[in-house]
Parts: sequence; C-alpha cells; structure tokens
Amino acid sequence: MPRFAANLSLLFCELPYLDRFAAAARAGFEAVEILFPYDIAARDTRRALIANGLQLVLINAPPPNYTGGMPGFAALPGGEDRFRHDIRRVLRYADELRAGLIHVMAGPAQGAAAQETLVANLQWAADHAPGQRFTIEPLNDTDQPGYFLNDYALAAEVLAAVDRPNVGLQYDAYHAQMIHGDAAGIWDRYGAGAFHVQIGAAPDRSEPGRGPGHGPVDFAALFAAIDASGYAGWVSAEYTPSTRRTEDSLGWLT
Ligand SMILES: O=C(O)C(=O)[C@@H](O)CO
Ligand SMILES: [Mg+2]
Repeated sequence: MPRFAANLSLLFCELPYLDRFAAAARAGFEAVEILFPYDIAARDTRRALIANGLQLVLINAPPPNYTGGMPGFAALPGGEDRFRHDIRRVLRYADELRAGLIHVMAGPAQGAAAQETLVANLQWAADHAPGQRFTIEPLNDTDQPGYFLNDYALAAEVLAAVDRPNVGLQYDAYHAQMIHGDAAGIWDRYGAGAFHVQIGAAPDRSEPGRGPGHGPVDFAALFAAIDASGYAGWVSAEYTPSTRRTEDSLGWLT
C-alpha cells in the first residue's frame, strides 16, 4: 500500500486548525499537507507538526488565493514581478515548515502567451531555489472554470518545456477522473516520475470508494498501480469527508 498523508485543509475541518494535527496523528497519519498556511504564524504550524510527530509534505503557492480569490497567477502574462515576490515569501514558509513540495498554481488564463509565462515563471522558481521541489497540477473546469492548467497532456507539455529536475507533476485522482474520465489510465500514461499524488472520489470528491455516492474509480486497483510504478512519495487524502467526523470516513485506509 502507498504511504498516505492527510490534507488538513479538507480533512478534520470539524476541528479548529491547530487541533487537526493531533487528530491526524491519532488517526495514524505520519504526514500532512496544508494548502494555504499563510494566515497562521509559521512557528505555530511548525510547533503543531513537531508536537504530533508529523512531516509536512506540501503547501500551495503563491498566496493568497483560492479562498474566494484568484487560484494562482503563474500563467498570467504581466504577473512576473508579483510571482517572484510571492515565491520568495512561500519559500520562507516552506523553509520554516520543512515543506518538501510547493504546488505552483497557474491561475485563469488561456493561449500561447499564458503557457510561455507559466514555463518561464516555473524556470525562474526552479533556478532561484534549486534545493526546493515544485509541482504543477491540472484542475478540472467545473471546480476551476478558466484555469489554465486543465489537462494532463498540457501539464506534460509544460513540464517538458520547463525541463528542470525540481519541477514535476502533482497527480490528483479526483481531477484526473473529472477531466479525462479515467483516473487509472491517466496515472498509467503520465504517472511516471510524478512528484506527488492526491486522491478523492469523483464526482463528489468524497473519500476513496466505489459505487453509489462515490463514483467509478477502483481505488484498490489504483493504489496497486501506484505501488507497481515504483512511486515512493506520499499519497495525500484530499477529499471532503461524507461523514460528520473525518475519522469515520477513513475505512478506505484499511
Ligand atoms: O484543488 C486541488 O486539487 C488541489 O490540490 C489544490 O492544491 C488546489 O488548491
Ligand atoms: Mg489536488
């Protein structure tokens, strides 16, 4: 079985932010990810991680976005100065929190200029922080209308153009299923070399499971394919629990 991490921006949200760490540890997780930790002093998040023996796998950049704002702007021509400013800021957080991965969000954009901007921004980030690993993730059009990176083939094209060893794919079974209707096929085609994996059922983005209320993805088969591919990173549970308490949604772990 893969090593599973908990996304604390979606899991354990029935608890205040700083209490989610202990809840994740109690549930057996050894690693977590946090999409936007920027409203909280990094030292408080760091303390919660250490107190609960947790590793931080990933944070998102550039902030702030997503909670009502723009979902990133790395692909927006003209936003380069702001991009660099925000990457510098997110690097300070990543450093203090020992976040292994930074997810760079492309934002709403279209066309060749957007693609060139995204590639150039990612190259700048990769060269500016060669010891840091960055990811990009295709997001589906229903959740993120107009988002530039909305397809796995496009992500592969962007990564080939960026051509840096510290920039890689963030595969999310939920988005892969929503975009292409075939989460397993997308893993088989694009999973090799992925830096990070996230999971959630589609279309309802609930806990991994199959059938009524969850959708068609066979997660046991997907986990086997991920293991067989040699992927050694974390597989992060990024879903909205269908149960009131997150721990009651964790049956899929066993
Ligand atoms: O929406 C997702 O899926 C993500 O992984 C997020 O990082 C976007 O904020
Ligand atoms: Mg995701």
